[in-house]
Amino acid sequence: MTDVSEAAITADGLTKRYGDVEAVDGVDLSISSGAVYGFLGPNGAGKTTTIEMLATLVEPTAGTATVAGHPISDRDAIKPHIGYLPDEPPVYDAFSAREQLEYVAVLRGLDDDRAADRIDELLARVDLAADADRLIDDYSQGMRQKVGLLQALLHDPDVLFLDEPTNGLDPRAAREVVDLIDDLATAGTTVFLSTHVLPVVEELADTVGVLHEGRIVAEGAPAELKRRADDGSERSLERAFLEVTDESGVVGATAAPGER
Ligand SMILES: Nc1ncnc2c1ncn2[C@@H]1O[C@H](COP(=O)(O)OP(=O)(O)OP(=O)(O)O)[C@@H](O)[C@H]1O
Repeated sequence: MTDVSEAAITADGLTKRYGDVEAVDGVDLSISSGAVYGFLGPNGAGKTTTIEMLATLVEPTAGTATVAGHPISDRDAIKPHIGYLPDEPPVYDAFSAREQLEYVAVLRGLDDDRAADRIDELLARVDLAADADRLIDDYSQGMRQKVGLLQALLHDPDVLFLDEPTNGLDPRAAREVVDLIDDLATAGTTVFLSTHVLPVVEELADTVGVLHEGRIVAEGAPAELKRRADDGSERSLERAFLEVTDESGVVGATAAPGER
């Protein structure tokens, strides 16, 4: 059994079926408070569905989970403790970034003055201060993504679920976001980070879980996963990922680009 008191996120046999599709198939998790958990997996592996269940947006077909010490069946108890950046950030095109964040601050019941200061600070942090009063409709995808991230962390949640946070970001913007996530983790936020960008996982994650066809097929520290795909030479996380999610089932059958 998992010790819920020390874990920010636990899951026990978490399962979601959509008709005949087993989107998530018996996932177990135990993620310590303050850890960054890198969640990897091929397209369609069930990552978003797992996050949606943990963020109390989708009900599991079977299994249980807790987030911030509360069962995911208790949405009202969990909601104040979590932030969620979905793969398509829910922002209103007719708002400016500042208005969007002020709106979320009201929904979250944040104190007006403190929220205004925090909004200014966060906008500056991701280089959006100069564009803060332009309509989101005129924003690039990367700028929208940044607003989505800021609204997910505005209330300083204990647990942050991020689905592809660097999606659409240029290298400089991606660096700002990665550094921001790193700072949040250093300050004690638990981060559940789903991404296809392996260097980001390698830089940020304490533990990596690889989901394949709804099941966790490998889990461990990034260095440990790299060692597991080992033949005695230095191997990349990409190689480990390709091996544990290899459709052929033959370990070592898939080479990283440039290795053939
Ligand atoms: N609302 C839904 N109705 C029916 N099937 C769904 C639904 N949501 C997800 N699925 C199916 O569940 C499986 C897992 O999807 P999910 O979006 O969780 O994967 P993912 O790992 O996040 O993929 P990606 O990396 O492409 O975003 C897929 O086969 C998908 O088609």
